[in-house]
Amino acid sequence: MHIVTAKEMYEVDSHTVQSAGIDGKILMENAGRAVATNIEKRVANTCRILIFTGSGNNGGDGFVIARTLHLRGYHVEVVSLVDEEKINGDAKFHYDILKKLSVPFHFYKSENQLRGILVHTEAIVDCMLGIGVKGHLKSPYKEVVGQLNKLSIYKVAVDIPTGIPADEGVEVKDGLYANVTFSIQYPKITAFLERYASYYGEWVPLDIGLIPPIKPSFVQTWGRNNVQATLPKRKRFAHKGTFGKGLVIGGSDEMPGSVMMTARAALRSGAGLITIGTTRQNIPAIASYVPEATYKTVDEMDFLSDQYTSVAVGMGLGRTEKAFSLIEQVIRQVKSLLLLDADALYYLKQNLSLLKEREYPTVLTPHAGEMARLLGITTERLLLKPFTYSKAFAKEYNVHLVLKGPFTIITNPQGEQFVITNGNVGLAKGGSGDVLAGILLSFMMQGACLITSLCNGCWIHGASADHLIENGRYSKYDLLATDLMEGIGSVFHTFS
Ligand SMILES: NC(=O)C1=CN([C@@H]2O[C@H](COP(=O)(O)OP(=O)(O)OC[C@H]3O[C@@H](n4cnc5c(N)ncnc54)[C@H](O)[C@@H]3O)[C@@H](O)[C@H]2O)[C@H](O)CC1
Ligand SMILES: [K+]
Repeated sequence: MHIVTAKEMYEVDSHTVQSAGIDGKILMENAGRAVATNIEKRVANTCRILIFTGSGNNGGDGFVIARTLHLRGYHVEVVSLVDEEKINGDAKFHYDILKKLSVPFHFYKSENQLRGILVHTEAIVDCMLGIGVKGHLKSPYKEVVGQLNKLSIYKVAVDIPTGIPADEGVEVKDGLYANVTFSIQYPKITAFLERYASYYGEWVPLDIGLIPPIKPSFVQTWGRNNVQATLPKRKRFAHKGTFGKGLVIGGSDEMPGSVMMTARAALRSGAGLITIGTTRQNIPAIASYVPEATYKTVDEMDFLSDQYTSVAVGMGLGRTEKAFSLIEQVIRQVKSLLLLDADALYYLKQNLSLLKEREYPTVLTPHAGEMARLLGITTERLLLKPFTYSKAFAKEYNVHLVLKGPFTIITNPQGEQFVITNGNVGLAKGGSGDVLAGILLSFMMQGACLITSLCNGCWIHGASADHLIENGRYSKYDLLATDLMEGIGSVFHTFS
């Protein structure tokens, strides 16, 4: 599914109106009706609904919703935050129709007046502002949003919760906290930012018949259907070599665990052969957890000479001079797909130019803190516009970037972007990144298209955590990274 900025949304709108010739009033009718139909599924027709409208087309959607719900037997009332003369364009067209019906209509005057109107209200619909919002909310929007946020009644936002910008990079203080947001055609970028996602509540895209340009280059979500369509198939006559030969380099005497989890997760997610490159002292401990792997000690000078389909480096490697020189050697010498994680990302900060020298694809898997450090900015700044920073970085350094978080953003060197929305807070624990690195390595070994492999790997990782919790196997408190191995199998099972 596509995700859009305000500019992209207005472009689709004008393409639909100007090139395809569909009148804006029809689009507004479609939007209002689609929202009304979905409100019917959630709010009983015995409920009193108050619809708040503003000066723009978001308000116009509200007039259509009011008419539709009224005609379907709901008790609806409308509160306009602007005077009649400020309502114009397509919104005015629908306002004039609404006026002919017996729907109680109020023009907002004061907090007291609104308190009176709200007395018997059981649900509100927010059509005050949509993607046309600029900067901080002005009066009376700010006051009304503040008053509504204090109420615990059911709140439906149309397109975007009032006050929240469509685009990343904008800092605002006030916004309506909705229970559900019905996004007109496409969800907007801020629904995927940690900072703003909670204002949206649940988000549901509603098709209103917009016609996008031929090949839109929008960000897309990656979900179960995408995985289903692209998951590498296991052919009956395949052998272990069919599924690639992978190398995981990591682990130190102090941190043996990470590399174990990466290797095991890779094998659990379909890798054919995995070799672990680690310190000699680590091998006996790791081998008891991953007996399926083969081992090399990183002190042997020629351990990189074998050909591997894909290599992952960095987990639990440490930040010693010896570890750094090993990482450099790997980045320079590995002639296949290479994934850099954890301590390899730490090393990269001072050595980013090495990435530009690589002739084979490179994947970086930072979390927000690691990415901010690579960019030399604060995490807060990164999280204000993670899509923009990711795209610029991936293009500049010619890498595939997996920016891990509650919304994982995957970007390729051409700037194509996908976002993964599954997973849960149980993953916020040491080791879950190591498991992800293993799943990604495995998919890199098996898949043809790299960005598809990365998207599938991230989705399987999140789905494993969701599966374990939804089925009561673990909770968001006690879930451990090693438990994910069990989840991976269960998720694969749902595709067979
Ligand atoms: N094809 C489509 O995309 C469709 C979208 N629809 C709906 O239309 C809105 C976008 O409409 P637009 O008129 O461009 O913007 P808004 O309704 O969000 O309001 C603009 C309005 O708000 C005032 N304003 C701006 N910033 C502030 C502020 N900080 N405080 C107070 N007031 C502010 C500004 O002066 C303008 O008057 C979209 O979201 C959809 O809901 C169509 O209905 C269907 C087709
Ligand atoms: K709104």
